[in-house]
Order: sequence, then C-alpha cells, then structure tokens
Amino acid sequence: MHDEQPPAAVEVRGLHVRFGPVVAVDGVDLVARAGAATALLGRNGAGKSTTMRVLAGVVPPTAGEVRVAGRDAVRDPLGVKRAVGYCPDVGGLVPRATPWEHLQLAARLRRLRDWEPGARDLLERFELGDVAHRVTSGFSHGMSRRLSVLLAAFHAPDVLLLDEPFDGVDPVGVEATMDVVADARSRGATVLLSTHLRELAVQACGEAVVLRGGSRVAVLDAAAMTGEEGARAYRSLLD
Ligand SMILES: Nc1ncnc2c1ncn2[C@@H]1O[C@H](COP(=O)(O)OP(=O)(O)OP(=O)(O)O)[C@@H](O)[C@H]1O
Repeated sequence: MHDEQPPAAVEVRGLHVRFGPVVAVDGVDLVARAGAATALLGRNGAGKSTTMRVLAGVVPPTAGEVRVAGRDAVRDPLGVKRAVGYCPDVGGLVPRATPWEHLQLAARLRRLRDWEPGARDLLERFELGDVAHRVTSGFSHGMSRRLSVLLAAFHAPDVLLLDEPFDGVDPVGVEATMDVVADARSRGATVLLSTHLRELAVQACGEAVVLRGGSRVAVLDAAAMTGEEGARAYRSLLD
C-alpha cells in the first residue's frame, strides 16, 4: 500500500531516562512528521525538558529507541546535534559574546555560506538588531529567550526543538517565534515545542502530547484544546 503520510522526522519508542534514583521519563512514545509542529505539555517535572534534551542529543536515553532526522540518538548523538536546532529551557548563551558573535560561531561550526543577510533579517524580526553587538550578559530574560529561539532556527534545521520559547517573552517575540515555527513547517521541517501556555501551543501546533510523571497520557489535536471545554479537558489530564 502507498503511504500518504509525510516521513517521520522524530520517532521515539519506549523512551526511559533515569538520573540515579530519579525516573525523569518513563516510557514515552512520540512520532512527529515532516511539516508538523507538536506541543509537549505537562506540569513542572513531567519530563518535557528531559525528552527535548534526548531529542537534541545532549542527554542519552537510559532505554528506548530514538531517531531524529534519520539518526540514532544513542549511536550518533553528534549527528543528531548537527541535524537539530535546539533552544534549551535555560542557558545556552555565552555571556561575554554578542548575538552577532553567536551567529558567526554557529555559521563557522556549520560551515554556512552567505549567512549574513538571513542573520540580519532574523535579528530584525526578533527586534534584536539594536543589541546585535552588545554582550549577552546584560540581556533581560526575555531578550535571552528571543536570541535562543533565533539561534535554534538560524541554520534552517530539519528538526526544530524549542523548549519554553515563550517564557517571559513579549508579544513581538511571541509573534517572531510563531513566524519561525510557520516558516519551518512550510519548508518541511518538524517542530517540537514545550510550553505551559496552552493557548500559544494551540496557535503554534497542530497536535499536543501531554506528559504526566514522565509518561505520555494523551495525544490531542490542538483543536480539541481550544475554548473553555478544551481548557477543562486539558486541565483534567494534568493531575
Ligand atoms: N539532571 C538531572 N538530575 C536529576 N534529576 C533530574 C535531572 N533533570 C531532570 N530531573 C528530574 O526529572 C524530572 C523531569 O524533569 P524535566 O525538567 O524533564 O521536567 P519538565 O516537564 O521540563 O518540567 P518544567 O515544566 O518544570 O520545566 C523531574 O523530577 C526533575 O527533577
């Protein structure tokens, strides 16, 4: 039979992650296809960031199968790191470097050519053009978040991983992030986005995976989470 669905860029089966005695992820399955955006939702400590770190190739799975952009996260974590654009939930910026220096470094590491016009455009879209040559140590939380999203998207990765991209971000930053998600989808990339903000998740993503205590408790169409009824349905999944 002919498979009409776009290829799966992210395939996770039976993912477990332990940190000593702590079970952070306890048997998560996840499939995300080319051109799709999926929200990861759940309460504090549900396992969202740990799942994202595994998908980014920065935390190894304790057990399970994880393929990202055709690479195996256990056997080829470096290949996974190269294929994704990852905005971590915290950190990731060099305090003594400017946004432009971050972009220069990323371009050099990834051997990008003619990257400057695209970089300038992104800086303008995220309203970071005026501070492009200021060190990031003085940045506000929201400015740092905006720069982290911008850097994740900069090299047009096959898989874009945004962990809490809206946290503390103003409406301009939210809009720029929505644009980056839409652009990624339209060029056939896959987006995973973790957030506590249900309404923004619904706006950005077609589907939501709800985690609780390290396990997947639901996969929902974003449409099923809209309005008051959607809010109630979502809330009932959290506890
Ligand atoms: N490096 C670590 N060492 C020990 N425990 C960890 C580590 N990282 C995560 N955990 C634990 O794993 C569990 C899941 O954490 P995780 O950060 O993945 O949750 P989250 O859903 O992203 O939460 P939040 O919404 O608060 O960001 C928590 O109990 C957390 O304390």
